[in-house]
Amino acid sequence: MSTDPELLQQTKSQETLAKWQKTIDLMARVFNVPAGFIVQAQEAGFSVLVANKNSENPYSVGGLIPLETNIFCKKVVAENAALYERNASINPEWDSNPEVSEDGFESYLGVPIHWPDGSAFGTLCVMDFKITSYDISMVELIEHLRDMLEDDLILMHRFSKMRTIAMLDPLTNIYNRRAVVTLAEHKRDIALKMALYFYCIFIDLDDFKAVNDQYGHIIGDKVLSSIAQAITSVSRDDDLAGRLGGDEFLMFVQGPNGEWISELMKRLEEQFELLLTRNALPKVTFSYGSAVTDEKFIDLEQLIAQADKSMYQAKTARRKV
Ligand SMILES: Nc1nc2c(ncn2[C@@H]2O[C@H](COP(=O)(O)OP(=O)(O)OP(=O)(O)O)[C@@H](O)[C@H]2O)c(=O)[nH]1
Repeated sequence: MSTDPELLQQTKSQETLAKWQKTIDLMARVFNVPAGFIVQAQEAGFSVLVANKNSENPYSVGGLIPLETNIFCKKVVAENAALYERNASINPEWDSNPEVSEDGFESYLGVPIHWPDGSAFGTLCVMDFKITSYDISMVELIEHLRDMLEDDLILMHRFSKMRTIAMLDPLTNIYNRRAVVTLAEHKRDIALKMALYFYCIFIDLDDFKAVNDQYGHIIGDKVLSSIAQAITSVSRDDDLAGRLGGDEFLMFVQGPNGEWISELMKRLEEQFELLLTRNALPKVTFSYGSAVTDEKFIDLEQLIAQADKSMYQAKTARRKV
């Protein structure tokens, strides 16, 4: 689940973060401590994801504490176990802990938080400048809050998975029509702001029905997957690609006005041919057409229809040859 930190960047997660903020503020008040945190363990170190709002709390959200720093949370994550330190200044283990030696914390109670797959997410903890003696119900409380945070992570994970499923075409694993058109609107707005041309390229396989009829649907499916793979491999990070349905695909690309679209399609042709040969699939060609948008002509459905028309003309011209 190491890719899941990106979940927290998503819109839905902003609501979760607001809820977590309330939890941490309340937790610090119930424990009557100056500092309460959700700390996230990352590859490069630890960072505060949520901190209670209290003028006595020296640590705020953000920053990165390097992995080698001897902080309490490091031990919780490393040992995947709760830690309760009542009186840290008399324990030599914490002599090099800046939370103790520099900032004067005495008490720490923290529990590990896990991603849905059980890997380390970070810690939930409270810290006090005074020596403490929490009873068992306080430990149970922090564990219970942790369980609730983990439930939120499970929900976020499921939501993200379902959203991905809803956006992808199951056969080719590239965006489906609804997703590619929705995402293209945003790309188009950015392209126009940057005074770039925003192109829609309509790609349609030639005589694909005959491939199905002659070789069967399984081979037909493999050909569709190959064109999707070829489209993905010639796409740059800024480009968008999706399957419109059947044997029709769309690419949305931005750039200067010019000949580069035909060069891009030449590369696509080569890549597609290569994949078909490599996978012992029948030779299949495609036709394409493009349309470009500007400030006056911005409707995406119109743009797609225009690119479709231009593809159809190219296909007809190809047949006459
Ligand atoms: N294997 C497979 N075939 C599909 C899928 N979706 C649509 N098709 C087939 O794709 C074919 C598309 O046929 P047409 O729209 O007539 O296009 P074409 O044969 O490529 O003809 P032109 O576009 O005029 O060159 C149909 O036979 C559909 O049954 C799919 O998911 N898998």
